[in-house]
Amino acid sequence: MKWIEVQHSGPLFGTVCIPGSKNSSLALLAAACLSDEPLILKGIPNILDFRVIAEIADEMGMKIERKESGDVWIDPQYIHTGLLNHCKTSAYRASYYFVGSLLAKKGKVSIGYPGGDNFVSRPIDQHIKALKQLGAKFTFFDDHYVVEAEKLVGTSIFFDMITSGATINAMLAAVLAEGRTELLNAAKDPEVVDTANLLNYMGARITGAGTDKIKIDGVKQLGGCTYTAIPDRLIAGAFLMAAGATRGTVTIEEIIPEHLQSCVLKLKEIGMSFELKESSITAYGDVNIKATRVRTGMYPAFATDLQQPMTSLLLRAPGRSIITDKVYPERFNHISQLNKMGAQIKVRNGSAFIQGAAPLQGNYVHASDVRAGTCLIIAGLMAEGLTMISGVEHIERGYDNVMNQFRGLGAKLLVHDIEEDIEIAEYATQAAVK
Ligand SMILES: CC(=O)N[C@H]1[C@@H](OP(=O)(O)OP(=O)(O)OC[C@H]2O[C@@H](n3ccc(=O)[nH]c3=O)[C@H](O)[C@@H]2O)O[C@H](CO)[C@@H](O)[C@@H]1O
Ligand SMILES: C=C(OP(=O)(O)O)C(=O)O
Repeated sequence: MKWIEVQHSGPLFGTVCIPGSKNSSLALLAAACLSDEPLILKGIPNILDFRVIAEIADEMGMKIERKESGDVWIDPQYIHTGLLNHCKTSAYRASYYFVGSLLAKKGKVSIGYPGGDNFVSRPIDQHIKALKQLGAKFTFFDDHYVVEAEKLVGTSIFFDMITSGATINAMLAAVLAEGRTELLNAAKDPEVVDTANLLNYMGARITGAGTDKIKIDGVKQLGGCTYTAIPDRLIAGAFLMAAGATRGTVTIEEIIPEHLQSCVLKLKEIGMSFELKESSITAYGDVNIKATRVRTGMYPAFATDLQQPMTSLLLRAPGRSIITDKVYPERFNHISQLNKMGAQIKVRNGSAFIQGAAPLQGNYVHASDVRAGTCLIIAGLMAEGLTMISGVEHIERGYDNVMNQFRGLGAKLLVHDIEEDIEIAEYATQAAVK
């Protein structure tokens, strides 16, 4: 079992190169199944979810190899089955993308229910609705579900709410479907656009990605290409917030600034300043931070995946801040952990009410999901004394090399493997779950 030890660190200074997007990569790797030729994906982070996908791919006959350059070479020509290991496909959230892509290719998919971060309720009804409208039939079992389609036929699908996952999944299923599919009330997330771009490079005919109306004209087959995933806007945003939380100056490089617009504008509102260039942003955090109101929403609104590091930053702001998560109203597992460190936050009806400027003291805390991890690292940098964070496996699901990146900015942060010291492990586990 691994633990992260964080010490109060003073201002972070320096530059971080932002890796490829986790959420895009998960969709791109599934999209690759649709090709009849090998392809190369660049910028795929070497995270835990990627390694699980590589195992699933291996079992279905799709070769995935990470080259020394970091590029991922994929050969989907020998996929022999859509019947996937239920346990492995339940180990992360976005395994549902294999339903869209393999249904189009193999006609039948058997797969475990989606895992990933658990925010109480993460339904997939819109995925089911969209795929059914394209011609799929679902059968549900205790630990898995089976989806079958003799033929997928294009149609108009109206999503009841904006969902990036279901928009991407429907797109994956529709690219080889007969005729035209229209996705209405579609998500506009950069990850949707990234997936559409890759599919178009492979020979698909998708227009309108990035708007709420996507048109897909089915093609007979898709081929190989070389494609680079977009940078991770969520990791990028967390580093901007870390600059503010520690009064530091941090430059994030190799990013697409437009993807961070709502984040940067909110951080400006609370007093931070920025220098924006074509592919970098410098955040200046040595300022007084003002309390504010944040409401998360689907892109281009403030991302739900950024509300956790934002909460840590707002601990610095005197007065009362309110963060309302409109996307996942119960996504507040990190709050009890921050309160163990001295934060004064109450959660009520989908909102966190933060009484800022309370002194923070290090403690044993648990990261219950990937973004809670960055939130607690940032809080640990601000707190007096030592913060010990468990749940590192959640952080590893989404971040490749994040500890080194923080260290490169001057953060005092160590990773322990506590297998080596059972006594500390037992004490720390008990302390973290209290
Ligand atoms: C792997 C991945 O890309 N994960 C991201 C993706 O998750 P995920 O794809 O699961 O999230 P969605 O965009 O689909 O969800 C958006 C909203 O729609 C709801 N909904 C979604 C699907 C559905 O069938 N029914 C339904 O009600 C969800 O409960 C949520 O309120 O987008 C989330 C919202 O930006 C991010 O927090 C996750 O990091
Ligand atoms: C919620 C997240 O991931 P997933 O959807 O993979 O659980 C996340 O990346 O913050």
